[in-house]
Amino acid sequence: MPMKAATDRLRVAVAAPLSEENCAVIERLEPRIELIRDQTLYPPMRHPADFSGDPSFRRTASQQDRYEEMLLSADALYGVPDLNPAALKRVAERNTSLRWVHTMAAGGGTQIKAADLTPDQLQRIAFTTSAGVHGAPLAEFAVFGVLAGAKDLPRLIQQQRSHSWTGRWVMRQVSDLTVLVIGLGGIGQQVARRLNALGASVIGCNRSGRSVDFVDRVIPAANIREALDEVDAIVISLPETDATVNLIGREVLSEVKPATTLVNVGRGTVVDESALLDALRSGRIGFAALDVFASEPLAADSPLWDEPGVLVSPHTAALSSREDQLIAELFAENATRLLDSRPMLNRVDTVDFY
Ligand SMILES: NC(=O)C1=CN([C@@H]2O[C@H](COP(=O)(O)OP(=O)(O)OC[C@H]3O[C@@H](n4cnc5c(N)ncnc54)[C@H](O)[C@@H]3O)[C@@H](O)[C@H]2O)C=CC1
Ligand SMILES: O=C(O)C(=O)COP(=O)(O)O
Repeated sequence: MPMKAATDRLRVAVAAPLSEENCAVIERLEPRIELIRDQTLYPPMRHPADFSGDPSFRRTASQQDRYEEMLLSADALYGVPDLNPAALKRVAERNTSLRWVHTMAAGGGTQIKAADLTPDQLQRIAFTTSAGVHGAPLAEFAVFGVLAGAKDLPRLIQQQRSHSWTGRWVMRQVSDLTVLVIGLGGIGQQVARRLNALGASVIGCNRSGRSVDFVDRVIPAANIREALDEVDAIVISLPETDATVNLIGREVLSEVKPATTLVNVGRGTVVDESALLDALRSGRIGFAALDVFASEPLAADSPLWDEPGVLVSPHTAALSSREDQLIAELFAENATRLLDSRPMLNRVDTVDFY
């Protein structure tokens, strides 16, 4: 996609909640940005990185007019308006100067896809995501999942609940394990680094096949099944694309070694949940730590809630007190790149929408 020529200024409308402190971070890092915002127009954040904000918040009609005017006057948007693809589509149609939208989500490609923009709009506007900023917290959660599987956390909890002091047994050590990390981006690379520090062997998957630090062997996703007899745990840190949906399906899950641990911190749709339940019940999967689900919130009647080998985390493992600032810094870096006509980071490709 062609880059616009270098310009002096970039008028950015803040479309998503952003504290004044982090507005100042952006303005300090890239003074050529004119950052327009009105703090009365955003839903109050309930916690860091709460980009949907308090659901009870409603704009008055005049506030809504002001919000839309602000978005229509900008060259770039900080965030997808109200995290709503239809609102993004309206702005893209009406604001013909718009040339960049940055999503708060790392997996923001699906939000862009859902906006159903025209080829012209997709050509004119650069879309970038916050991929990478969640690496550290999600890598910790992934390591926690691998450790909990190795130590059989469900068995410990169940025995403790029933006051049952059984005979001793040998717990697995992470240093003896081989872990397959599927998706070696911002998250997966940090997972690999931490697992390597614990002495595990790491096999990894990315799209390019390029080697990655702390990963002993990189294989293409198409070859996952050939590695399964070596693998004691699988960590998924993949986006949702046509190529990844149900990648971990019945075939893969029926060929894993008995008692394999599964951790998913990427997107829930990558795992076939019904096949996962069967694999848990047959003992192929011994423990699954899931931060993401095919449909969220997880339905109250989903069998995953009550499955003894499953740990449900409500898409919360990525949140950290630093997330908002990291996104602000990433945004400023990308603004500098746009203004200097250099390639931007985390550009969404508008074919795969990743
Ligand atoms: N649980 C949560 O709250 C969060 C979930 N996520 C999800 O995790 C995904 C990954 O996040 P990051 O690591 O920051 O993104 P990233 O873009 O840095 O990394 C994604 C990795 O997946 C690989 N990949 C993509 N398609 C593939 C395919 N078909 N086969 C093999 N590898 C493939 C890429 O090569 C890359 O290594 C996001 O797209 C998002 O959907 C991200 C942040 C928070
Ligand atoms: O960034 C993503 O893709 C996530 O899944 C996490 O979203 P959030 O931390 O709510 O922006």
